[in-house]
Amino acid sequence: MQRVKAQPQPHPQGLQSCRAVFNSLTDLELDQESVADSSLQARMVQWYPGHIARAERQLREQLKLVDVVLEVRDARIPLSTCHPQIPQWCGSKPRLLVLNRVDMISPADQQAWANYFAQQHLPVFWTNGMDGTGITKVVRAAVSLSKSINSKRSARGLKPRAVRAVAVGFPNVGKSALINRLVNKRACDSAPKPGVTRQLRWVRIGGDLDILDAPGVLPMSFNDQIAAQRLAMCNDIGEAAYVDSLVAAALLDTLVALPNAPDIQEQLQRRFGMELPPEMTGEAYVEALAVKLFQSEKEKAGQRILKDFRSTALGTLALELPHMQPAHSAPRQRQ
Ligand SMILES: Nc1nc2c(ncn2[C@@H]2O[C@H](COP(=O)(O)OP(=O)(O)OP(=O)(O)O)[C@@H](O)[C@H]2O)c(=O)[nH]1
Repeated sequence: MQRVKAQPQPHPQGLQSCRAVFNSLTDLELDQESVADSSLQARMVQWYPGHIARAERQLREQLKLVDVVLEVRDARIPLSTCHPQIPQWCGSKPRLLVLNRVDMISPADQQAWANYFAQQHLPVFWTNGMDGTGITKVVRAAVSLSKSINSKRSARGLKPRAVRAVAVGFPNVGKSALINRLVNKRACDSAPKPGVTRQLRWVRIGGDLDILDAPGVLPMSFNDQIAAQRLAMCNDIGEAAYVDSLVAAALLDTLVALPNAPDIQEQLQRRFGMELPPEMTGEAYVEALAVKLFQSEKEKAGQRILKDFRSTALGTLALELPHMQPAHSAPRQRQ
């Protein structure tokens, strides 16, 4: 199958423009000509299971009851995991931006994003849902943001109550894991695949804070296939939505074009005994790897590449950096 290169697209430059990542629902009709093209269809990443639609409706109801929103994103792809409707759902409620999976990116990537968000005057909380790093700071900020609630309540003669927060974000970004670390037990279902949390669930964190764990939310359709593919690369979207070998091929093309992955060839050589030379596409690499190690089974080769990336065996890497050209549109050096 011939490779259909993603067209260069304007890269979202920040939080305000993150709406550009996913268009509004009215813009989401798939182009009929594109749909008729079966090879392109195979590459389209779309996923909107019924439980997410239900959860989104319930979440919007529950949002009326919360004092503060913890917007959790994947630190490897902070722009692609920016849900365009969250600001609208939250209205004027305070919102804290939590970049989880900080252990999966390099300190240099983290610094680049920290500088970027500082320039935007946006406070960011870096967390690791596996070991709990950074979570206490989020709780302190949430509780202090909501202090005024209890002063207003006491002025009205009401008893103080716990602050109510909600963790919202794309599937598999680590919302439940963060809550479990806070309570030091498995209060919420958490597993390494998207769509595990199916029900909204309140969890009490000490006496000061209640957090609502919500199922991951997604735009109903992805108009920006570069963002959608990055979600697939990072396992932030159901695997039924994509073909592993194609996403792995796109991942390889992305990795070799990244400015923050200078030793990627070394890593590929170490893991698979093969570099990805400039004249070779990611797709050709997956095919060659399949022949070399997987009895020509391309899907198995793709799954191995994705697994290695997702477990950081290929290095700790952000796939998005501030002001970076879209990875797929960046022309690769050719000999
Ligand atoms: N390496 C790493 N893994 C993490 C981190 N946070 C969560 N995980 C793992 O990622 C997987 C997904 O985490 P969940 O907490 O289930 O994600 P979720 O956002 O609640 O997912 P949904 O149920 O789909 O909404 C789990 O296997 C976690 O152990 C992190 O900071 N670093």
